[in-house]
Amino acid sequence: MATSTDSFYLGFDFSTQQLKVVAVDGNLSVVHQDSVQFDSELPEFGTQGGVHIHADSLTVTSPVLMWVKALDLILGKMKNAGFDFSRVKALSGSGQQHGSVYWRKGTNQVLRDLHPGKSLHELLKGGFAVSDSPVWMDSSTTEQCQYLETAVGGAQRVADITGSRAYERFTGNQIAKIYKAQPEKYEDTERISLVSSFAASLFLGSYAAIDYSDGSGMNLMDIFSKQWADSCLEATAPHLEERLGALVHSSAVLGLLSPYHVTRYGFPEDCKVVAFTGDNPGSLAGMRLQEGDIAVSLGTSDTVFLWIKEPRPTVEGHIFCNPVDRPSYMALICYKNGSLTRERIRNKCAGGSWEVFSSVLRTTPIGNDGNIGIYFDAMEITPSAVGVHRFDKDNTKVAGFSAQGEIRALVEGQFLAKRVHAEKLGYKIIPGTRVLATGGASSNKDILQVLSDVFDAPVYTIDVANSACLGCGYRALQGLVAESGVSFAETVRKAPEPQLAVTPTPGADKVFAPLLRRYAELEERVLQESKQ
Ligand SMILES: Nc1ncnc2c1ncn2[C@@H]1O[C@H](COP(=O)(O)OP(=O)(O)O)[C@@H](O)[C@H]1O
Ligand SMILES: O=C(CO)[C@@H](O)[C@H](O)COP(=O)(O)O
Repeated sequence: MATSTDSFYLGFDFSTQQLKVVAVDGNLSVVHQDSVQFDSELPEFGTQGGVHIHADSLTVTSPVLMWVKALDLILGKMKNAGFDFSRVKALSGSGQQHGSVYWRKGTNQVLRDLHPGKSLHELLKGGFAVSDSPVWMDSSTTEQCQYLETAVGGAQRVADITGSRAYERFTGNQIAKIYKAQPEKYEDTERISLVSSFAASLFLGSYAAIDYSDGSGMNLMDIFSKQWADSCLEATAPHLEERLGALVHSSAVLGLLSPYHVTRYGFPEDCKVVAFTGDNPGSLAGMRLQEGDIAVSLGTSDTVFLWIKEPRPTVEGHIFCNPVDRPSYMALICYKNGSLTRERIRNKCAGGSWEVFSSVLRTTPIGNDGNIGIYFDAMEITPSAVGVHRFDKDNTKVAGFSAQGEIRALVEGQFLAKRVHAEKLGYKIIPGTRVLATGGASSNKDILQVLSDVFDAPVYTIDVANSACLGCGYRALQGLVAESGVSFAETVRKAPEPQLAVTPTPGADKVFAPLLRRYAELEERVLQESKQ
């Protein structure tokens, strides 16, 4: 009889800058990891940070065929590394949230007939009505957002239904823009997927359903009834429901893996595909977030998210359905100026070296002598403002800081913002609060130290930097047992616990208490000035 260590479960993550995979065995130990960086390993698509920023600086897209080719590449890498696909019992995955894929009419049949002798990239070359998929960094749909809010009865009403007021990057508003600007492409579209359900379709060999959790990031789904919201569909585009398909819960088994992958890579015929979800919901699963914890993801975007039981949508932040516990929800705040802004300041002030950047954080004073910086290189999501704004200890605007002061101002400012916004949504830091950090920058202990000092709470990390992949490996296993009533918590009981990374520096709370108040006031000032 097969032992649990004989079985593997795969979790994929189609994020902004790369495609990653983690394989876990039945004891939830990581047995394989791989990745494909879009910019460096697929240079023919000419992306920077995985995306194309258009001339208006608001439109941001990624070539859909780049994601397809990345899947060919990563599966090829695993095969070359001798990964034993025959032991995979189930797979799942995640995608950057909100991005949309437009399958051309007739492509479902192409997916059903995939020839294992050819790459997916070759087979699906003609499969998309829109070749450049809008992604979460796009902020070009203000007009569509205003239309949706007016049609449905205001920003709060849209939030009451969908969990968020109308946001530019949310999929419905992106679909509305495509319908208006390129009606012939909308007409030629048979199915619209999220990045997550698009990726699931490549494994399933037919269009995969959108799950409740990632579906919550579209401004189209009623997060309480978990159905498409008619008023939002009607305000977005005609005949939309048939293009979106039915929704499923996030641990649903979608079906068997396509025979294409069985023949080409040697997966077993009974390997199951479990619904894919958003990368932040995937991270919630991978970090084994518990009620009371606060998660901070430091990827391309920065996000803060919480597990909640009683959702109260407001016009700030988002409420998504919880990916691992059907009656629960998650609250999320997203920042566009995350890792890419840290990289810009690293290049400008630390000669491009994370080591130098880190040593500055170790040697500069906590609280930065009262200097505060707000760095919105691109139009920020929370709050909706742009530009770099620096203030001295008397709240006077200044033109610049020293290179060292700039690095500390950036990192402190980013974390002050997160705590201010989380508290505004009602989150309280109490004794026992754990901050769980993930994403690329969570490998940097000096950045985590600032996080711990600003939040006045211990910061924990997990071994695998990509918690979304890991979480989807766990969710693949969970999908197999969910129908027999086994909870996610029970499924991951044996998985390693997050490890303590740093604790607050004594006295930091006293330094940051007045800075938190000042940050909130200064951010409001920046927001008011940007509206003038
Ligand atoms: N040592 C480090 N210190 C700070 N940031 C880092 C470090 N190593 C990597 N990063 C950041 O991690 C980012 C990628 O994070 P990741 O979570 O993998 O992104 P995504 O999943 O959005 O593609 C890079 O853009 C880089 O800025
Ligand atoms: O827009 C959001 C969440 O609402 C982003 O967090 C995207 O989901 C992109 O994620 P990363 O690639 O930065 O992890």
